[in-house]
Amino acid sequence: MLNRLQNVQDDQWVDWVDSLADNDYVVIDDFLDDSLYRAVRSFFLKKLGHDEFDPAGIGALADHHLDKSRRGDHVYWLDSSVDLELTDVFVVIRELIDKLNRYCYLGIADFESHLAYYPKGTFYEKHVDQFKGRNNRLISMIIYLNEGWKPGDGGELKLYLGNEEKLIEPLAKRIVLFKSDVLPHEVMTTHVGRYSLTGWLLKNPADLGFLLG
Ligand SMILES: O=C(O)CCC(=O)C(=O)O
Ligand SMILES: [Fe+2]
Repeated sequence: MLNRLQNVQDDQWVDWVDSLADNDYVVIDDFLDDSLYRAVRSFFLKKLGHDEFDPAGIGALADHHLDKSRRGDHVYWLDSSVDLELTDVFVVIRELIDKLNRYCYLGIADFESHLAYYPKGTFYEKHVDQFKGRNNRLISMIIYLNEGWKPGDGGELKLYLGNEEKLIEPLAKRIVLFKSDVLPHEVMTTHVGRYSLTGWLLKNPADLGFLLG
């Protein structure tokens, strides 16, 4: 198989997993190699061009509603049996899951994912990724697709780590993983269109995540 994770040594995985366990998050640069990155980005732009994104919602089940004052992104839910152009990306996500299960004993069973587009001027206010009454999400993962991002473009991910706040730049090919249940975070206002693939690694098989936001 043709992805760069194949060349990652066990020591490196142990470092990443330790960092996730100890700090509640880890940032890995160049997680996607160039060809995978190009594939995801062009798929993204095609779906956006065909108007296949919907405004994202807030909350689970009956609580699900749209609220542009809280989050302004548009999403396209991915389905590995439909979005075959992204098969190599799903393979990489499954490899990541295998490693986390092996080195972190996390017991991840499945994942759900979507593409997210934040138009210029939008944000996602501070929140945690587990909804009340639904705790299937173990780890949140975001892969950024923002070519040429530079300071001043905005759209950083802000993590609230106890008394400290950490700003993460949404750089192309970078992945951020964090514990879904403990880490409040927000997306700062973006001053350019902002592109990402967001996923949640799940304790139990995926169910209706696409309905739940
Ligand atoms: O795109 C990001 O950096 C974070 C997105 C997020 O928090 C979410 O979709 O729940
Ligand atoms: Fe989130």
